[in-house]
Amino acid sequence: MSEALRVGIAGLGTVGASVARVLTEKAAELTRQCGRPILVTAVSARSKGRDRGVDLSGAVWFDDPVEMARTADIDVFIELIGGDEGPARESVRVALENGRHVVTANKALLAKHGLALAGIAEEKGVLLNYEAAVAGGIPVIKTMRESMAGNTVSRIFGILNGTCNYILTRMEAEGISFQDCLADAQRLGYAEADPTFDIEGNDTAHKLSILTSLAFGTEIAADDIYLEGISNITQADIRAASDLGYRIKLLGVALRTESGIEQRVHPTMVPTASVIAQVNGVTNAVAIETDILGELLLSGPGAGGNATASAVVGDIADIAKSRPGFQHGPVFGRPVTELAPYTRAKMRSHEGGYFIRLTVSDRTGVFAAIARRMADNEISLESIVQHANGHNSADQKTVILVTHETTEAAVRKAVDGITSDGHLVDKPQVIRIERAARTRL
Ligand SMILES: NC(=O)C1=CN([C@@H]2O[C@H](COP(=O)(O)OP(=O)(O)OC[C@H]3O[C@@H](n4cnc5c(N)ncnc54)[C@H](O)[C@@H]3O)[C@@H](O)[C@H]2O)C=CC1
Ligand SMILES: N[C@@H](CC=O)C(=O)O
Ligand code: NA
Repeated sequence: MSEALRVGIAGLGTVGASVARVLTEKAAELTRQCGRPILVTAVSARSKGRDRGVDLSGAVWFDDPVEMARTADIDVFIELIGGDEGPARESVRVALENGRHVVTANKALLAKHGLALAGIAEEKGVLLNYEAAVAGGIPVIKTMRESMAGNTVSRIFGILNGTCNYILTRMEAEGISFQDCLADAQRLGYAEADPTFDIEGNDTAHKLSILTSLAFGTEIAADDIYLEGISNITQADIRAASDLGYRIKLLGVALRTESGIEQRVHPTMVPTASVIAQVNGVTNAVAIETDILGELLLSGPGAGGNATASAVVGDIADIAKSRPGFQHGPVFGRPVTELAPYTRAKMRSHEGGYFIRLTVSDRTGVFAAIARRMADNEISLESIVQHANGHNSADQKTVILVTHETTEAAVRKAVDGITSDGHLVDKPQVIRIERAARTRL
């Protein structure tokens, strides 16, 4: 039997404690699979005394994860603290600089500093594994990095945030309020430490930026993502979507266009009968379209302790199975120096269908004025409905428009025009539609 692989876990919260439990409970099975034991020899967290349902008394305790990364007797540093700066960033950097392999679930860190950290890992000849960082337990990183060589990706999209999908699913199925659903997602360990990262779409954007780099061989460009979260989605939107044969999902989408790569994160209406609409609760899904493989859909648990620990432990086991002298593959599928600069496609050129919900004064001529603004911008309408049961008070009405394929620029101009006409009594709601023809899955 070879020497044990010594690991140090920094962060013992939802994910870290689950990883420690799995490594302990599945020790015998992992030893058989890897040909050597995996031992937790060091740990670091904020609170030493907390009961985490696992005996960690054999591991050396560090108050400071950076100190652990620098001095602990470990082969692998496992970063499960979170955050794109502070101790997470510094401890990962120090671990790599000191020639230790790193496993992390931290997509915020990779989205911001992934290229620099990958550069250190590649220079030092160590692994930086991050399967848990995108779509939790779904093995999407390995699939893209190892099993799809030679494929040219045209589009990748998916449901990448368990918290948002859980909220939208329960709001629709049970009519529960946004805030109550979010509180449950936090209680279940799905949400980020700061849940605004979930509900405002940042977490999906972090994950999408990593997938985009793997898909198109480009540098990570998280700041270039068009971003809208779900915090302004109401029961009225969900009901209107349902009446029209759609379901609202927070999608991350990246595709190659003539002008560059389009990356966007926003609530999206997808046909109720489409496969992506059936992905409910904390489940995530990633759809990849390529020239050789065709269409691939991966779906599974996207957040929570066990689902995430499954991916982290898989990454650790890969390191345990690797042998000295084994040439480690590049972190983002090709060497950092070979990643192409990212060129951003203009969001205003985006083409698609749109759902527009307007709350207007109940006056003669408003309906006609709205229709005229649409026509002026050459937007062809699939439907325009004045909702009898949608009015907020006697002098207000709800008008719902569904467009045929048009451009983002045209819709923004039309909505700006309607706003300046002075008929709106509330902020207009605009939700993009991915129709069956554009969502073949
Ligand atoms: N919860 C989930 O479902 C998933 C989480 N992730 C990622 O995994 C990471 C950890 O997430 P959670 O376990 O949910 O977070 P958490 O908030 O439950 O745990 C964070 C841990 O880090 C420790 N910590 C914070 N600051 C520290 C410091 N200065 N020194 C030492 N320890 C410190 C805390 O004591 C705690 O044990 C984050 O990067 C998150 O984005 C990724 C996929 C899924
Ligand atoms: N907060 C994230 C956790 C996993 O990445 C989510 O809800 O998906
Ligand atoms: Na994953």
